Amino acid sequence: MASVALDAVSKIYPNGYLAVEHLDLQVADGEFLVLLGPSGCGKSTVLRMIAGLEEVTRGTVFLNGRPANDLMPSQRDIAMVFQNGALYPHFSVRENLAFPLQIAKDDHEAIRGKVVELSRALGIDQTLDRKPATLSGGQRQRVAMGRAIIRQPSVFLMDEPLSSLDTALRTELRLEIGSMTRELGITTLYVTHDQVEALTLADRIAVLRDGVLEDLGTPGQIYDDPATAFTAGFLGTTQLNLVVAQVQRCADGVLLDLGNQRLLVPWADPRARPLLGHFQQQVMVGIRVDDLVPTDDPRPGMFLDGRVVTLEYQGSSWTALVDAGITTAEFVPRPRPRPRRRSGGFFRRPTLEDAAPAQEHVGIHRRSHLMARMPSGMKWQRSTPVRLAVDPSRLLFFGADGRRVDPVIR
Ligand SMILES: Nc1ncnc2c1ncn2[C@@H]1O[C@H](COP(=O)(O)OP(=O)(O)OP(=O)(O)O)[C@@H](O)[C@H]1O
Repeated sequence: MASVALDAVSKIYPNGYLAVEHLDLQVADGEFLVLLGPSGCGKSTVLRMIAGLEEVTRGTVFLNGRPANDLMPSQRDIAMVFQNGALYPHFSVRENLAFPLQIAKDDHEAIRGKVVELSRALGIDQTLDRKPATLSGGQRQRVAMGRAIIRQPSVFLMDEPLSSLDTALRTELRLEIGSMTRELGITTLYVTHDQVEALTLADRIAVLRDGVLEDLGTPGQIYDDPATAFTAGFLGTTQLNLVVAQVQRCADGVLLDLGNQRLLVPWADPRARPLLGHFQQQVMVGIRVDDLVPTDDPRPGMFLDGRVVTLEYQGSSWTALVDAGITTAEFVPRPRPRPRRRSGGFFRRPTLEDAAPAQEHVGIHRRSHLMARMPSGMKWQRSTPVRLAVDPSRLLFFGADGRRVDPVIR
């Protein structure tokens, strides 16, 4: 068994920066969990605390059910691969791969056998006698991964291992990482800010934002049923339209009043009742770009009218910015704690109480444009009036705090 658990883990760096806040996370034996989030959200900090490279300020890291905060990195049976997997430059590939086993004082013949077997699995068996400087970036990263897993660690931590590679190599190595870790059944935590890597590799994805766990679920749950507006926006290949609406009601269902236009969520939609809990309040409505396409449908409440402002050719379709005269929503980041000074002028060791209270997603409003998908076969021009179909069952509804108004099932 090789499980990892974080119980209310926080990290405050000595300068007072709260990088991770009260994080609860359980990674099951053999699971592949991806930590996903924008740059600076604390992903690497989480990984480094699990590896024992960074002290835990508060809370407990458990490895195989045992508290591990006080264990040295070497006592944790964990292997880690970084963005630029560092190799010993004066060692050959063979010596680099063999090194962890030599340290563990494995039998000489067994080491030879394992090195050859693993190098074949990683497609680097032709490079065994070369020095790292003569390898391509992809080959070097394969050697780094091989060196990390040759000891068969119980936990494998990967920190953006593909980010320095070109697109073709990333795809190739991503597929190999997926099949290799699953074949070996190694519990893996993988850090990335690339949603494609997260969706393709993960058993489950943990979305981090400003050091706080924003969402946790399978790739399908995170993509189709995001718990927050931030997750919905981060996971879309194109920007998510977020519009501000006031909740009203009529005989047919809940009316979403966008100012100059209205959308209808019929009573038959299970989200109509939870929406009504926000009666006469503002909610944010998430509309994916691919769900906003031209239509002739005249049914009221099922479309938005606007005018094309800008067009971008995408090959199979156009992406258009459409001015529908409605208000879109954006988020401002949470306020971050500042380092504080003591009267003596030294930094004092900060505590969680020093951190400013986390302010939930604050919506700021601006008048802006909707992004829509237009079929490439038609002639679109700037200023063309356009009617965009809106399927209410495809809409996502978020309260002012950015959380879904309807229950999210995980
Ligand atoms: N030693 C440190 N002292 C102070 N602040 C730090 C330290 N290390 C990291 N930070 C800050 O903590 C925050 C989280 O950093 P971390 O490296 O964990 O983020 P990340 O999500 O992995 O980002 P990236 O994807 O850019 O690597 C960042 O704002 C970073 O500047």
